Amino acid sequence: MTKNPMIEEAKKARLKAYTPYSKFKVGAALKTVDGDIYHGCNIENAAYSMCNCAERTALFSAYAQGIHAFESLTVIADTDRPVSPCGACRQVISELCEADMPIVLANLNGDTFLTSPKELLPGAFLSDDLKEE
Ligand SMILES: O=c1ccn([C@H]2C[C@H](O)[C@@H](CO)O2)c(=O)[nH]1
Ligand SMILES: [Zn+2]
Repeated sequence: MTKNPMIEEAKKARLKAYTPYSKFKVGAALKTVDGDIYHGCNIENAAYSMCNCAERTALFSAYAQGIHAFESLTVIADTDRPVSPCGACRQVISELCEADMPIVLANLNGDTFLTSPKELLPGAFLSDDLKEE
């Protein structure tokens, strides 16, 4: 079977994870509208609450290069079901990606699940909610 190139990119990103504490490696591959790919991996810290997930690393890496328009996000980990992004990432994804953008969740067994920001966090708190009357 032919390999999905974005899943292969997410696997490569996963190998860069810095996870001395959890030993749980996650990779993300974020495709821009221009076809470029930004890798993200989880980066942990001895101060555990400072750990950054793969999904946010990918989005923040792209933002740090001034890139704001994305086509898809693919996330992979060694999980039984396709990896499930945490609540913090769902919030950040909802703000930085179009509501309908394809998000592919995957695991190393070859299982995948296609979703989107609006499905991952229905009713997300967004910038419009901050507007005064
Ligand atoms: O979707 C997920 C879920 C978890 N993690 C990371 C955070 C932490 O480093 C480790 C264990 O929760 O996995 C991610 O990067 N993405
Ligand atoms: Zn997360």
